[in-house]
This record gives sequence, C-alpha cells and structure tokens, in this order.
Amino acid sequence: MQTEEGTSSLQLWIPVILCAHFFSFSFLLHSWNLSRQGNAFLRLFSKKTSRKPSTEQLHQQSTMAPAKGLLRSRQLVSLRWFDLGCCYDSSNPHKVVLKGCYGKVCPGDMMALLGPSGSGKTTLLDMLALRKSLGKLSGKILMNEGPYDRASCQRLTAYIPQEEVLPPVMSCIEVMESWSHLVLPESMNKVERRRLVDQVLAALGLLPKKDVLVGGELPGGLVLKGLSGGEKKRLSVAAGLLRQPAVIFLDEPTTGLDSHSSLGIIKYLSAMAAAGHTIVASIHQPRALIWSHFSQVVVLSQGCMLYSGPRSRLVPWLTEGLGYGPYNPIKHGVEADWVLDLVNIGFNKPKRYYGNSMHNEHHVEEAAHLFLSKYLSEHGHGAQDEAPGCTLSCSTTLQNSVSVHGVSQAAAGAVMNPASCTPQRVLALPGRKSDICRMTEDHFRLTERGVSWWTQVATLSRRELLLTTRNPTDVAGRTLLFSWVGILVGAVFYPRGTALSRLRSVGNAMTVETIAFNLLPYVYMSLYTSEKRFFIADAASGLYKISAFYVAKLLVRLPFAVINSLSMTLTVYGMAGLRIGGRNVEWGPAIAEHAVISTLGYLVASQVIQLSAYLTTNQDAAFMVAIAWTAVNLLLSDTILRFFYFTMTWFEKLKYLSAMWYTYSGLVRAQYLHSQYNCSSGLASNYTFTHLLPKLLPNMQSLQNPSVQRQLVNPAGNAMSSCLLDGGSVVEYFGASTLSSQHICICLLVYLIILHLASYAALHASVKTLRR
Ligand SMILES: Nc1ncnc2c1ncn2[C@@H]1O[C@H](COP(=O)(O)OP(=O)(O)OP(=O)(O)O)[C@@H](O)[C@H]1O
Repeated sequence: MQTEEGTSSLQLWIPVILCAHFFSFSFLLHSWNLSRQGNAFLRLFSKKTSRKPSTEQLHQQSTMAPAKGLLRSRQLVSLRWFDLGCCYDSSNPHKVVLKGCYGKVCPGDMMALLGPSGSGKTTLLDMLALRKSLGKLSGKILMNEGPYDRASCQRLTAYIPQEEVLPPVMSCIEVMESWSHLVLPESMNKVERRRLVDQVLAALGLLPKKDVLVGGELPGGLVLKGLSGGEKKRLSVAAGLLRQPAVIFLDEPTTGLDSHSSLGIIKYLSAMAAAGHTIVASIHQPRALIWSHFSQVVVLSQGCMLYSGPRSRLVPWLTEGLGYGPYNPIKHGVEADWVLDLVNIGFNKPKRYYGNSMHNEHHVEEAAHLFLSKYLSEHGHGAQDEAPGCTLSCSTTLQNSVSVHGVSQAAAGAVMNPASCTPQRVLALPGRKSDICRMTEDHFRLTERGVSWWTQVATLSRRELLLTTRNPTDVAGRTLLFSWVGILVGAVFYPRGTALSRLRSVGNAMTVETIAFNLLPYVYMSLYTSEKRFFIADAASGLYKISAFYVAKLLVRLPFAVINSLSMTLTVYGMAGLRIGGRNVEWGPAIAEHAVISTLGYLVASQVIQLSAYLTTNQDAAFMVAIAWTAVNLLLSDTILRFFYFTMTWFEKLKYLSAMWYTYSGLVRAQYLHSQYNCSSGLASNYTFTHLLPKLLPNMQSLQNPSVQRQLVNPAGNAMSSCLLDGGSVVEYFGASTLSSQHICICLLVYLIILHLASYAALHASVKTLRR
C-alpha cells in the first residue's frame, strides 16, 4: 500500500482529446464530402461504384426497356380470392372497409386495383400479400388453387409499398447491392449480380444516378441532398424487383412520378408480366398509355367490389350491363378516369356531363350486387356458396369468416374451380426453363430458400457501417460530444491541493461522470427510433432474420460506443487527476478498472435507450420509458440522494437494481481502495473526516475529547510521527458496494445481457404485432 501524494501527473487526457478530435473530424469530413459532392467522393472510396454505365446500358435507360432474359419468371403463380372482407371493430359503429371481394389473377396478368381514395385498394392489396394484421379479416385466398401461407408468400412474392423507406446516406448502387446480397443466390458471381443490378437500374432510368446518395432527413434532423422524390420511388421499385419474384404487389407505384418515369415503370412491369410474372398494382388516375398495359382490373368503391375481370370488358359492363354513362372518350378522357368519376360518390356530378352516374351508397351497393351475381354465375358454384354480397354488416360478415392466413387444402378444394385460371399465354413462352436470367434452376431454389444467416449478418454489418459512419451526427458528432463533456467535467474538477484535500472533489467528479454516462445515450434516441422504422419495413418483406439484424447492429455499434465512452472517461480521468494505477489494487491498474466499469455502465445506459425505442411505438413514448428508468436509477444510486437521509430504510435494498450504483461503486473502489492518504499535516478543515473516526472507533470515548480533536486537526504538531487515512474508510464513506470490482463488472454484464435479451424480444414482438 502506498501513500497518495499530490495530484496525478498523468497527462493522458491530452492524447485522448487529440485522438477523439482527429477521429471525429475525419468522419465529419467524410460526411461533409458526401453531402457536397456525393458522386465524386463515392468514386474515391468505392472501386465498385466507379464504373461508368456502358453505352448499351445508357441506351436501355433511355428507352427504359427491360433487358431480355432478365425477367423470365421461374415459377408461375396464380392467386384466387373469395369473399375477402376487412372490418375495424375498434370504432363504433364498426367500420367495414372491404366486403364481398372476389377475383383472380394469373401469370402474365397485370392487374390494376382502381377506386377513389379510401375505397379499400391498399386493404385489398395488403390482404392479398398477407401483410394485413389490423382489423377483422375474412375470406379465402388460394395460390395456384392450393394453400397460400406466409412462407410461400414470402418466398414467391414481393411487396413494394407506397412510401419508400430507404437509407439516406447510401447511394443507389449501394442500396441495390445491399439488397442483391440479401435476395439473390449466394452462388451468383459478382459479375452476374452486378449485371442484374445494372439492368434493373437501367430499366428504371436510374443508371446515371447510381452513385448519387438517396438523401433525405437523417435521424437527428440533418437533411442530406440526394435523389428526387420520383427517383427514390423508382429506386424502391427497383430494389423490390431485384429478386424477380413470381408475384409482385405494388401500392401506387406511379404516384408522385412524372409521366415518363411512370410509363417506364409500367412498361417494365408489363414486360415482367409478359415473361410470366403476376403483377397486382393499386393505381390512381393512370394516363391512357399506362392504362393500356393492364390486362385485368378490380374496381372498388366504399369497400365494395364493382368489377373484377378483363380491362376490355369493364366499360361495356358499366354501360351496357348497368346502364351507366354513356362513356365518351373525347369528353371523358381515359376509361379509368371515367370509371373513377362514375364510382366516386363524394362529389356533385352534373347529368349533362356524366350522364347516368352513381350518386349514393345505394347505387354502389346495387352495382356491387349485380356484378357479384354475374361473377359468381360465371365462376362456379363453389364460390357462390360463400357469397355474402356487399350489403352485410361487419359483424355478420365475420361470423362465418375464415382466416385469410393458412387456408387448408380441404378448404381450398371445396371452392376451387380448376378451369378458372389456366396461364396458357405464359406456358407457351419459349425457353422458359433454359434461360431464366441466365441462371440455373439451382440458383432459383437457393434464392427462394433465402441467403444464409452469416451472409445476412455480413451484408447488414456493411450496411450498418455505412449508415453509422456517414451520418455526421452519429460517430463524429457523438464522439465530439463525449469528448467535450469529458473536458468540461475535467476542467471543473481540475486538481488543486493535496490528494487528501481533494478526496471529496474526486468523488464528485466520479458522480458527475456516472450521471453523464447515463444521460448522454439520450442523444441516440432518434437513431434507434429511425432504425426501427427501417427494420419494420424490411421485416415486412421478410428480407432477413431478426437475429441477423440484431447481431450486425451490435457488431458495428459496439466499437463506436466503446470509443465514445473511452474518449470521455479517460479525459475525465486525466484532467481530474484520478489515481494512477499499478499499485496494490484488486486487479489491473486502477485506470483499467475505471475504464472498464464506466464503459459497462455506459453500455447499460445506452441499451436502456435502445430497449425503450424498441418497446414503444413512437419517440415520445420511448423518452418517457427511458426517463423513468434513469430517474429511478439515479434515485437508487446513493450518489445525489444518500441512503442515510432516507426514513424508510428498506428503500436502501433497492440499490441492487440500480446499474448506476454498481458503476459508481466500482469507480469509487478503483479510486480509493488499497491506498492511504497522508494526514500528518492535518485532516483538511474544509473536507474533514473527523466525523468518520467515532464511527470507525465506536468504543473510543476519548475521540470526543477537545485535545484529541485538536490532535486530529494538527497531528504532526502533537509529535505524532505520521497520520495515514485508509482508502477503505473513504470507500465506506461514499457508500460504495462491498462487492469486489470483478463482481461489480459481472453484475453490470448480467444487467447488459438482460437488456439485450429484452431488446431482442421487443424487436421480435414489434414484427409479430406489425399493425397494418
Ligand atoms: N386502422 C384503421 N382503422 C380504421 N379505419 C381504417 C384503418 N386503416 C384504414 N382504414 C380505413 O379503411 C379505408 C380503406 O383504406 P385504404 O388505405 O385501403 O384505401 P385506399 O383505397 O388504398 O386509399 P388511398 O387511395 O387514399 O391510398 C379508409 O377509409 C381508411 O380510412
């Protein structure tokens, strides 16, 4: 045991601050370059993205024609649905948003879901894609006249949502390559993979923009320049199409796009349909050329199905079959516009312009009834047995409902009409088996099985690294913040006086450090809530396993979290003049103990923020949960409020729940244990420990004696050769745990593991309870 004298001469904080700033500024420069000259910078850092598009690719881009051999569907999939319904019984009266909806779509078909806003298009699309979890659902869906479950849906279909969720700091090509590693077979070589990516990008007119960042608002509020809204939409479609699944669901793929881009997407989808894919898209006011690419149409209004069948028979049915109209192409424009006006009962329709039109719910329901009778008479009696029509209330529809998920084979057989969907047009396509994307059947089998967990982790780690390092408010901003807080705390507690006189101020420095480590992770909240948004979007597409996502995040984020923590803790350690280790401490130098314990404490606090974001549905709620934890932790940490002030003594037992108490105890033990302080020149009057002595020596009445008190104030003057204060008493005074440092570390580690397990479970639950 050695006596602590004077202040720490360890000027460790200078290199720590310099390194933290160098580290932060290099990442800041990185991000600044990206936002300023995105393309050039990306080319500097990525050989892969430096290739210029070939003349052939640019030609493809200009015509937006899909490349030959790219689109051939390897599996032909038809869907048939019976009496689909959706009702929200949370409101009163119950809200029926879809009822009595029938239809079929075959390989080679391109089906448009048409209807006024709120008519139920997205609801129907979500139900067909088995993504709907909200509301009471009823009806049946068959895939290739057999069962249709979530597994086959994920394997054989892709869903491209209306709102794109793309990482703002990645370039087009990086987004596509990242997707390609998640959805294409692992055995596919780099050249093939790249060719496919380029072809899809070219077909959607994005090849010249491939090195441009997606852009948009970063978590934390910074806005990065990047693709336009329409280009983002096209990129989202391109990513969804990369796997070339048998069935593609698109929610308003052309909304927000200029007419050329819309046509480009529709042409591409049309070519996919011609190659055997099944396309279902909800669509708003398509122009004539776009409308002409659809072969099948479902018309919805007020949740009722007014038509489901070939596009060519839509207008004849509405005019000749129901007596609406007449339809005049010169006066009314595209068929789709006229149909939308006809079925929309939300506005005044002058007869001289619209002729006979629908004006109220009764008209809509009557039209739905008439169409359903016709549909059922044409499509077999199996379906008719199930037909409730369009006038039933929510509750009666649901009484006899069959879940759309997990239709049994027997149930399928009962309603099946084998003659209803023969994809002859596609089966007749030449070379179907031999030239599918120039890949082998094995490749397809692999694609449909999905890539391995390790590949998912590797791909997601790469993506996470880009997201983390390119966001200026992330790695760079946060390291600077931690360093500056460290400098501030260090400056406030910068050593003055002897080690003895600073016992209290060093203790305060550690209290402030512990509290700062519990508050600083709040700056990560926006990151966690935004990453959850991305994750939910990907999870809805079944892109990867939750565990792969979690492990990738952990692998990438952990080193940066440790750097943040060290940049602060070592700065405080050096500037506040904490003890230099290497003496008879419990294990390792004191500085190592301090760094490990404070970092563990910080990781626990960060994990609580992450857990709060995963547990809750929005950022405000996440803040509330996290703040509640911090407040309780602080209260039980015996730092700001000392337990000996409490009247309810049992309260002290709760300190074992406080991660902050373990951290603070660990720091105090590392600082004071196994050290002695020279008090021969007196126990400092301003930070006196004389009140400790009666406690330490309870039987010594003489300690109350005034001369003894004097002696304590100036022991050397009373001819005592030496006066030593044991660090153990100081540890006791600060109320630190009696657990050893190793045990404190184990407690914090267990705490951290429990929080990780809870975060993983919360993420899992958020996917399971995905409300759509
Ligand atoms: N969770 C919900 N609770 C109650 N009603 C809902 C819920 N979700 C959707 N709706 C209602 O369901 C109806 C159909 O919505 P849906 O999104 O399917 O319409 P849409 O035809 O796709 O509309 P748009 O073209 O505007 O996207 C709307 O009236 C909507 O308000």
